[in-house]
Parts: sequence; structure tokens; C-alpha cells
Amino acid sequence: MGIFSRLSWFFKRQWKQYLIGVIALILVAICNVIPPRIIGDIVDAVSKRNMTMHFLVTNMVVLFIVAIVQYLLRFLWQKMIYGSSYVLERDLRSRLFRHFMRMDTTFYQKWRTGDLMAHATNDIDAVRDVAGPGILTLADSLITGTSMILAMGLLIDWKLTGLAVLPLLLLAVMANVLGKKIHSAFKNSQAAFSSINNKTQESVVGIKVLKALGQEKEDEADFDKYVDENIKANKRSYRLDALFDPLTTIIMGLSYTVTIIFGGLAVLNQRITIGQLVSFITYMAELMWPMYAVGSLFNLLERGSASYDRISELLAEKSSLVKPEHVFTTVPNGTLNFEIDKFSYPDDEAVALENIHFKLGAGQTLGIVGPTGGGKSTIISLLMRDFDHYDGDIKVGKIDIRKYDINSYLDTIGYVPQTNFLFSTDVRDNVRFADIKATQKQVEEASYVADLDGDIADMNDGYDTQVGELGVSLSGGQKQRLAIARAVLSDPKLLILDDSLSAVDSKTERNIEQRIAKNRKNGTTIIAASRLSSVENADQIIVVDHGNVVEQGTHQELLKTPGWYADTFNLQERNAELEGRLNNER
Ligand SMILES: Nc1ncnc2c1ncn2[C@@H]1O[C@H](COP(=O)(O)OP(=O)(O)OP(=O)(O)O)[C@@H](O)[C@H]1O
Repeated sequence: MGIFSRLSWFFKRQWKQYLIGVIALILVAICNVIPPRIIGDIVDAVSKRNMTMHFLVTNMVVLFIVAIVQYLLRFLWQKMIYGSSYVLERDLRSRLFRHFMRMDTTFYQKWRTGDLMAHATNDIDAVRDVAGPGILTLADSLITGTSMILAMGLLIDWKLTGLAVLPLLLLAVMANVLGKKIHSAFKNSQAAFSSINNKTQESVVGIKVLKALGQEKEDEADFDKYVDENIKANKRSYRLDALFDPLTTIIMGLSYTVTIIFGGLAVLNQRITIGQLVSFITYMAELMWPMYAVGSLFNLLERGSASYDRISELLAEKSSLVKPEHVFTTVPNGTLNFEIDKFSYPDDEAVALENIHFKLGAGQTLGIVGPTGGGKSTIISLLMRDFDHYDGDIKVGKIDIRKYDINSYLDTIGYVPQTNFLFSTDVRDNVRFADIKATQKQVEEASYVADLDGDIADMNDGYDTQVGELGVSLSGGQKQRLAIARAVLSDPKLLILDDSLSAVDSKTERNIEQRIAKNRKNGTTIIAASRLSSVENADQIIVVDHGNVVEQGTHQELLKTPGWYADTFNLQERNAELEGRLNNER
């Protein structure tokens, strides 16, 4: 029942709808008292042989009116109570989605996608059921139960009523004993459902790799393990639930036995008439539904409560990003000062970056190179404010980037990540994703800079071509270039390319570099790359290895200094030459 007090914020908001719904339920319950009474009166009239046509017709008309009134009232409570539960569903769904949008990289490293999907679907459905069928069943069983007991006591006999409802106390005792166990069982089964979600999502997304490595059978077996876990957890909750349900039948059986014995005696002693005993038993039958409903209510509330716990845990997660008291909303076109003394990833003791210092004037280009795993993407992550906790600071226009409003700050950056993400829409909308109002001319210009215009012209539907989920219908190089076009479209103050030219050939790479340089005379650019030709023209280059800057200078300066840059450049040049010769021979 604790779930009702935890959802009280919602019930307070929707109190009018719930009040109307409950009043309608009370009126239905009052109507329910009438038919058994009429049946009892008719039985008595028959047994006393004083039944008249007028008496019969009047009672039939009353029964008909009661049925119509009940129909209308039932429609009203359904609309009020179920309607409100959908308001709760909408509220929770959008709160959760907004929360997802606001959370940072650390949050997404901690929570798995399948978990988040399960919270956003299954858990919210379970909480909605508390506010709809849950409230309905609770109110209905309380109202129907109370009205039937009152009718049995007031219209027939209080002593007999007391004896008949005594076994019901057992139900309350059992509910208390099983409550906590069912709650934890439901929590486990919801968690097992999340794991299935995770597994399915991972296997579907990675299906190509799975097939290529011939791992389908192994993956199927692995999936079966998750399903077995889920079924085991579900069985436990339903086993506990099953202990509860048959108890209702036993208790009702006890109540009927008591009624027949003591009710029969009361008729023999002429304390009540036969008609009254028939009415009493009919009222007892009406009590059956609230009794059974308590069983399903119990199940529904515990499931909703376990789900609400899970959603609340997720909503309580705070973004680790710094929230300054005063935020700057205008980001100037100034110098970038990167002064990081030390940075470690959250929950990781290893130092990822140490003493990375560089200064980049507006309009300049920085190249970041170095061996794989050296720390290039980590530098970019800090610039993108994926993480805000480090020793040192990063300033743009003399202001710490953590003091800018995050959206205003990120709006000034065009970022092409290492693994680009395309949306399942057409080429045009993918290019103008950050600025959906961009004109066709702007889209075409951006596509030209990314050297994608020729490819689009060759596509059947040009800019209207659908790229498929995650851009499945495009080549790796086309996806990369589309991501570049998207980033350059709004002419950002800072353009960041994180190994974004790895899937294009040297000629295309050169075209893109030249066009970016021409197009962005005043914009600052950072290029992280494994291919050194990508950074040859940069104003300065840093070589990052093991999270430290090991070499720094221009291309010419670095070539003259013996070290990783000169060695790697010579090696890559020789490979390119060899590749060129082989291509010519073919
Ligand atoms: N999210 C993370 N959590 C913990 N450690 C991480 C995380 N991302 C990267 N690392 C670690 O930080 C180090 C630097 O990784 P980073 O991705 O910055 O290298 P990189 O130079 O961009 O490599 P590559 O050229 O292969 O892309 C690596 O040791 C990596 O394992």
C-alpha cells in the first residue's frame, strides 16, 4: 500500500478526476444492494403466496433502471480513473526522457541501454497500472465490500454478518506475511527482464559481427540463459502469488459454511425469513469479487511498487557536470587555453591525461596525433564537456568552459566523433540535423566541403535518399563525410574532427582538408588523426602518448626532430608510395 503514498503527488494533482471516479463507484455499489433485496422480496412473496402482477412488474422496472444507471456510472469511473492513469504514464515517460537528455557520459557508462529501455517501457506500464486498475480495484473492493457487509447487517442480521466475515481476517494476515517477499520477487523479475532487453539489443546491433564470427549458436545458448533466469524470477513471484489466490477460495468456502449453518438455524428459529437468507447468500456472492480482487490488487501493487523503486533510482541520478552559480550564455570567438594537469576517468584510478598544455588562437588549426590509446579522444572528450572533473582548466575567451551554459557552449562546436551516428531519415535531414531550418543551398555547400556532393548526385533520390537505420545504406566513407557535412553546416566557432577521415582515400582527404581550410578562415579547428597527412597543414601539432604530450611543434619542426612523429610520417609516406605504385600497376 506504500506505493499509494509515494504516488500521492500525482493523486493530489488529479484529485477531482479520482473523486468523481470514486463517487461513481460508490453509487454503483449502492445500486448493487438493490437486486439481491428484490430477489429476497420476490422469494418471500412466492413462499407466502401473495405475489401480484403489479408487484412483479414494478420490481422488474426498478431492476431495469438500476442496470441503466450502473452502465452510465461504470462508463464514468472508467473514463475518470483509467484516463488519469494515462496522464501519469505520460508524465513519467516524458520526465524519464528529459532526464535521459540531461544526463552526462558517466551516466551512460553506468547504465546499459536495455536497462533504460526496460525502465521506459515495462516499469512505467506497471506504475500506470497502480494508478488505473490498482486504484479502481482498491476503491471498488473497499466500497463493494463495505456496502455488502452493511446491507447484510442492516437489512438482515448483524450477528450472522459478523460470523460470516470473520474468516476474512485471515486474508489480511496473509497479505502482510507475503507482501515483502512478493515485492523483492517482483524487483528481481523486473531486473531479469532488463537483462533480456540488454542481451537482445546487443545481439541485434552486433548481428553482423556475430554472424561473421559464426557465434549464432553460442549467442542463442547465451540468450537462453537470460530467458531461464527471467523465467526463474517470474516463477518465484507467481509462486508467492499462487500461495495467496487459493486462500481466497478457502476463506469464501468457510464463510459460506458458516452462513449455511448459522443462517439455517436463524431461519428455523424464525429470526430471519427464507427470503432474507437468499438475499444474504446473494450478498455473499457479491463479496466474492472484492475478495478475489484483493489477490490481483496485491500482485499489481507490489509489481508497481518495485517498478516505481527502479524508476525513482534512475531519476535520482545526478549529472556529474559542474553547475556554476552564474552561467555565461555567450561564447566569444577567443583563444582556447587547454591547461590540464591531471584527469582520470570516473571510477578509474589510472591517469588518462597528465600535463596537457596548449594554446590555440581563434582561426588556428591544431593537430592531435599519437599512438593508439595515447589519449587523443580523451582530450576531445574534455573539450566536449563529457567530464567536468579534472585538475586544471580549459578556457575559451579567458572563461572556464565549465562556466558556460552547456547548450550555448556546445552550440558553438561542430563535432565529428570517431563513430558517427546517422538518423534513419534522408540525406538532407541528416546534414541539417543541428539546424533543421537550413536552406537547400546551405546543405549543398556543406556537402561540397565534405566532398559528398558527387556521391549524392549519383544517388537515385539525391538529397531525398533514405540512409536507413544508422546509415546502413551508405559506405563507411560516405557516412564519415555526411557527419562532416553536418558539423560544418552551421560554420561552428570550433570544429573538432576525431579521426574522421580514416575511411576516405588520400585524394578525398586532401580535397576535404583544402575545402575546410578555405571555408573556415575564421574558425578554429582541431583534428585528431592516426594518418599524419591529415594534420600536415595544422598551425601546431601535439603528439600524445600515455596521456602525455611527448612532442609538440609544426609539421616541419617535428619532421626535423627524431621521434615518433618523424618515424611514423616516413613510414606512412613509404606505405602511401607503395600503395600508389601497386594501384598504377593494376
Ligand atoms: N570511458 C572510458 N573509461 C575509462 N577509460 C577510458 C575510457 N575511454 C578511454 N579510456 C582509456 O583512456 C586511454 C586513452 O584513450 P583514448 O580513446 O583517448 O585514446 P586515443 O588516442 O583516442 O586512441 P585511438 O587512436 O585508438 O582512438 C586508453 O587507455 C583508454 O583505455
